[in-house]
Amino acid sequence: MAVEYDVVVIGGGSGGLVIAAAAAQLKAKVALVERDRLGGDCLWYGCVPSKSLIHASRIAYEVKNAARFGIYCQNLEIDFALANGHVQKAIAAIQPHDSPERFQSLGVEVIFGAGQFIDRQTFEVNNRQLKARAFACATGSGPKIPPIPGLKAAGYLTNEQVFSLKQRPSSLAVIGGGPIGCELGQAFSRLGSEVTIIASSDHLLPKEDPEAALVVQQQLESEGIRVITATRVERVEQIDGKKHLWAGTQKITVDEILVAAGRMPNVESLNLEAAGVEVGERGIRVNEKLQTTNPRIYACGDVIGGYQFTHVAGYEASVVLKNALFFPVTKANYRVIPWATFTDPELARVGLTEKQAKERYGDDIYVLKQEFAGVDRAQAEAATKGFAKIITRGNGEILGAHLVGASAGELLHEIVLAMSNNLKVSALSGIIHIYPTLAEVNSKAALLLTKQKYAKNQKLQNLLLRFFSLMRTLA
Ligand SMILES: Cc1cc2nc3c(=O)[nH]c(=O)nc-3n(C[C@H](O)[C@H](O)[C@H](O)COP(=O)(O)OP(=O)(O)OC[C@H]3O[C@@H](n4cnc5c(N)ncnc54)[C@H](O)[C@@H]3O)c2cc1C
Ligand SMILES: NC(=O)c1ccc[n+]([C@@H]2O[C@H](COP(=O)([O-])OP(=O)(O)OC[C@H]3O[C@@H](n4cnc5c(N)ncnc54)[C@H](O)[C@@H]3O)[C@@H](O)[C@H]2O)c1
Repeated sequence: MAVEYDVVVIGGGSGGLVIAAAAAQLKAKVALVERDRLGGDCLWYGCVPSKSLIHASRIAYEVKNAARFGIYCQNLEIDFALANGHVQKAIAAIQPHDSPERFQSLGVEVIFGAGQFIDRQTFEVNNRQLKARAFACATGSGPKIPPIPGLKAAGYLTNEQVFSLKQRPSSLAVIGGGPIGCELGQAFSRLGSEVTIIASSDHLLPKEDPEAALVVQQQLESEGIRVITATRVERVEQIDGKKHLWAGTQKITVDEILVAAGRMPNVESLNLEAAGVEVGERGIRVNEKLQTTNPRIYACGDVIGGYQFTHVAGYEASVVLKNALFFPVTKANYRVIPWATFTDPELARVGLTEKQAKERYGDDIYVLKQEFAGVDRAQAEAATKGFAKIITRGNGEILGAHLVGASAGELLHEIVLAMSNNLKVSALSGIIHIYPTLAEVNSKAALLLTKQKYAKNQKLQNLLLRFFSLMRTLA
């Protein structure tokens, strides 16, 4: 039976928009179904607003701490509404790229409405039945709300409300010490809120290299943020307009609570059962080709519960695009996935941690660690906190890298390029880096493999000793 569409995309966020735009430009017949606004979490409640608020808060911090450079700013005043105004301006500037008009002009049929599957090949929305050669589910995720007694009654914010606040909360408790908790906790603290972060893990940012995460944690604490780790909030109560949180032996009293305790896949209203699509604990189950348990239906982005980043949703969308429109032969390759947490200092990572590398390669690993303090540009900018840690095998193969420090998210990319192209770590030390730049942290770290190997190689050292002594006698 002939169908109307080549692909019906469900969800117009980071993943879905890539599929819809590219498929239409390839001349496929595409419908894009969105229940809310095009742009997804990243534009409205995620990357864009958080990075904009972080920028405003960083300026507040720099101004407040400028005295160390002999620059004095008395009576620092922060207009929270204006700082948040910058957030809204950034969203407004980016939004046209994700607008329905742009997608319609590309040839995408944009349908607003929350639909559902009614059988294995039909998606129903606004009383229309859409049949397609393939479907792509890119419905993203929403905040996971832990079942803490009293939390719902007391009220709380998530990433979906926090960027619309008109007034700064004087005090804020953040439940969760992952990237959202750390990025927003630091931003609100720098904009003048008294912040407490309560994390169930032993240290903040538990998915990161522990030593790198500690640098971020120490910075947050040094700025006056109260960090409570290895603790869960057990109960919340609202009394006289204040919210009280009981966590372990502590009682925390605040004006507002921000829940940043992980994500839940948006699958509830799709009636996936009718389409034969299975959902696991983390999200929609997919194979390496990103096909669900119904091979006509693909899924990508946060809803599959893998690496929950905009750039990964975009990458997965490109895999779905090829498989859904042409022949399903392309497999997603997660060997080199970078990401960064945009705290100050930033923490960026690609590849394996030291622990994972040891588990996989035993003693054949080298840890090349270069402090930012040893980089002249970092000294010039008083940005000496942090380090670059590159993990390699003895043959120079790069297994992973963890950068914590100024602009770490930018600096990681040359290592990402090297890893993606199977270049050895010597490729990083072998190219000339501009002096003085922060990027020298990478070349200096890379050079440590040669230095460490040389330090271990007594035979070579003795040989060179004899060689130079001979050369001096012959001169
Ligand atoms: C506070 C915060 C900060 C972040 N910062 C970063 C960052 O700096 N860098 C980074 O890489 N990632 C960041 N992320 C993660 C990033 O936002 C997500 O990984 C990314 O948006 C996932 O893209 P997606 O396409 O899977 O989902 P989304 O972009 O969220 O798109 C899903 C779309 O589907 C729609 N939808 C849902 N259900 C239905 C339905 N039933 N029918 C129709 N439409 C539906 C939604 O309305 C939405 O438009 C951040 C996330 C948060 C919460
Ligand atoms: N810069 C970025 O790229 C960026 C920024 C923000 C978010 N994100 C994405 O969004 C995802 C979600 O971020 P997140 O910070 O919500 O989730 P997360 O899952 O990474 O971290 C949540 C943390 O909350 C803790 N937690 C859970 N329940 C708790 C409780 N009851 N009490 C105390 N702590 C509790 C967990 O131990 C966990 O460490 C991230 O994993 C990431 O993929 C990316």
